[in-house]
Amino acid sequence: MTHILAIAGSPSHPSRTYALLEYAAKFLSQQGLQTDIISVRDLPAEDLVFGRYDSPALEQPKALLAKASGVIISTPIYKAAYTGVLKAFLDLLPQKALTGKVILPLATGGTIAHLLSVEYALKPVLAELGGRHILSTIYAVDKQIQVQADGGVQLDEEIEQRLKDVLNEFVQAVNSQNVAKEFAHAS
Ligand SMILES: Cc1cc2nc3c(=O)[nH]c(=O)nc-3n(C[C@H](O)[C@H](O)[C@H](O)COP(=O)(O)O)c2cc1C
Repeated sequence: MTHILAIAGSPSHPSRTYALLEYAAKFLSQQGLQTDIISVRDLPAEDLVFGRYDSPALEQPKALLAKASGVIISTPIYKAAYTGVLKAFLDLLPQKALTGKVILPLATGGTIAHLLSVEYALKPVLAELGGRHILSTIYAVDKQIQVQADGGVQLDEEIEQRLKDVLNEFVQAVNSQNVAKEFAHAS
């Protein structure tokens, strides 16, 4: 079974970016990929603030990351960048934690004006963590996403189509990478 890790970077609940990850997880499970979602909200705030690399609470996220073939990382835009709490979490990961993984960034913002925030702020951090295969970002504005009372999400047609397209691309990339790895092991 191919494993995917989805990292939710919003400190809020309910959360549009979390709802996007749930949508993605459901989509991927229909394609035979198992997705675990972790949220920065669920990590002890003190461990994040004090930079406790050895926090026991990080063991499970690190293990899930290590076995994941692909990573979806979602963040709301805060002050023209990704959230501070997401950075606090990324800072605690091993140096090249994203090496060899396909990465899909998702972001939401109140305004389209910060469309490029992921490109100039988040992507360099993902690259520093070893991420080389980073797919095009899906950026949605708040009015394109309605989070419903039951936690489900209603997406505007255009953003839903773009999300499905990039998720299909993600599945293909993850599957071809796995085939390449198996081939390398066999030879
Ligand atoms: C502290 C804070 C700062 C924000 N800064 C921006 C910003 O700079 N640009 C923007 O487009 N939206 C900004 N927003 C709006 C959020 O990015 C937007 O509502 C997002 O969809 C929230 O995602 P979430 O529901 O997953 O937390 C900000 C929201 C908060 C709470």
